[in-house]
Amino acid sequence: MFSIAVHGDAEEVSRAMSVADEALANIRTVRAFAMEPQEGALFETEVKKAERLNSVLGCGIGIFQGFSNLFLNGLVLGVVYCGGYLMSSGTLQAGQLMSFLVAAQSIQRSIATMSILFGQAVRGISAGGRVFEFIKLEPSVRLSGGITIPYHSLYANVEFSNVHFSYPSRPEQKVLDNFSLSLPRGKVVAICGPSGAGKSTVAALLERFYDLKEGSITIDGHSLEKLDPSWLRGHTIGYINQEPTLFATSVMENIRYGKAGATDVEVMEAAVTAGAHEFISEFPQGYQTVLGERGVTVSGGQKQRIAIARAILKNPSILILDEATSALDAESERLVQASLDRLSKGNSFHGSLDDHFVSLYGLNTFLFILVCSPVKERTFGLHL
Ligand SMILES: Nc1ncnc2c1ncn2[C@@H]1O[C@H](COP(=O)(O)OP(=O)(O)OP(=O)(O)O)[C@@H](O)[C@H]1O
Repeated sequence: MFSIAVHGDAEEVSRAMSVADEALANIRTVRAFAMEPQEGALFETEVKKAERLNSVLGCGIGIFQGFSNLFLNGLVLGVVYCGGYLMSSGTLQAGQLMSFLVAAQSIQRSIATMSILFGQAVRGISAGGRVFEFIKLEPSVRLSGGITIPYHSLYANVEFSNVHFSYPSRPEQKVLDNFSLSLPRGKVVAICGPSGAGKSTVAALLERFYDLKEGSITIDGHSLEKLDPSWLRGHTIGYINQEPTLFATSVMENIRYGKAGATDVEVMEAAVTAGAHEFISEFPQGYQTVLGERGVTVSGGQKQRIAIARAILKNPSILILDEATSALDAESERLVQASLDRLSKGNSFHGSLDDHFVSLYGLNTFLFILVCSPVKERTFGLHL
């Protein structure tokens, strides 16, 4: 009963907090749809559930402490009563009774402290239960460990073979069904298709955010599962997703996220290449401007340019742009298109390894994967 209340309470509190967190993170959408009362009501419902469970928990602790206090005080009272009776019959001296009383009170105080400690422990477990649940969680895909391909021998040939994939949270929906695809080195590959077709899923699988149950993905013949994920994500693959995430720190640090230890000059060079330098310089604090939580203080297009600058700084061997230019204006997109045109003309690479570098943004990128909608497919004129 206690255990149910403790776990239920922790879950309800976390549910109420996630409702509040979601509403605050999407405050503009809430405002735009005048949903403040509904969000408030939803939060209140969740808080009430947590309050009810908290009351059960509080009552449980109260009853336990009440009974234990009753028992302990009864113990002292029993000593006084029995001692008084024995004194009246002359069997016990007053001094002896006092000794008994002092000993009984010491026991009473010790056990009372344990009872208070028990109450505090229950409250602590309730508050920290969720934290411990997350601490105990083992990632299904380990974060590091495995083989790495030395840079000089990395060819970046990617192969998807007979991949079947469903998201763990929705196992009944087959997102990829016997999917095979060869992404040869030195190519600009556009993965285009209707919304929900599974384009971003292909990118997520290449980043090894999920493991496969059927089929295989290889880079230069090495199964993704044998490769070191930290090498893969940290050095080899650059991924800019549809909604790039920025952190509530300075623009400088947000771009430097692509390469820890990059100098300010390197960061600025990357920003210039990504077409972000101009608007960053117009901010009153320039590169030291602190972006709000999740980058709320910059526009969608500015966010994307900062994310592109971050990827440029990382200089990955395989670069995936998952509709990463969707929020750019026509002029900026034209510049990206020009780079892609250059690439698509010269994407058959021969000769020494050095000649194989794809020169988009001046990167040493071997393979460039562009995830796009059918509209963009026409714009870029690129096909699988
Ligand atoms: N984390 C997830 N858990 C469960 N299902 C998901 C998850 N992410 C995506 N899906 C589902 O997988 C399918 C493919 O999604 P995906 O994001 O790969 O599509 P997409 O082709 O990139 O679409 P879009 O062009 O709209 O971004 C969709 O039906 C989607 O609902």
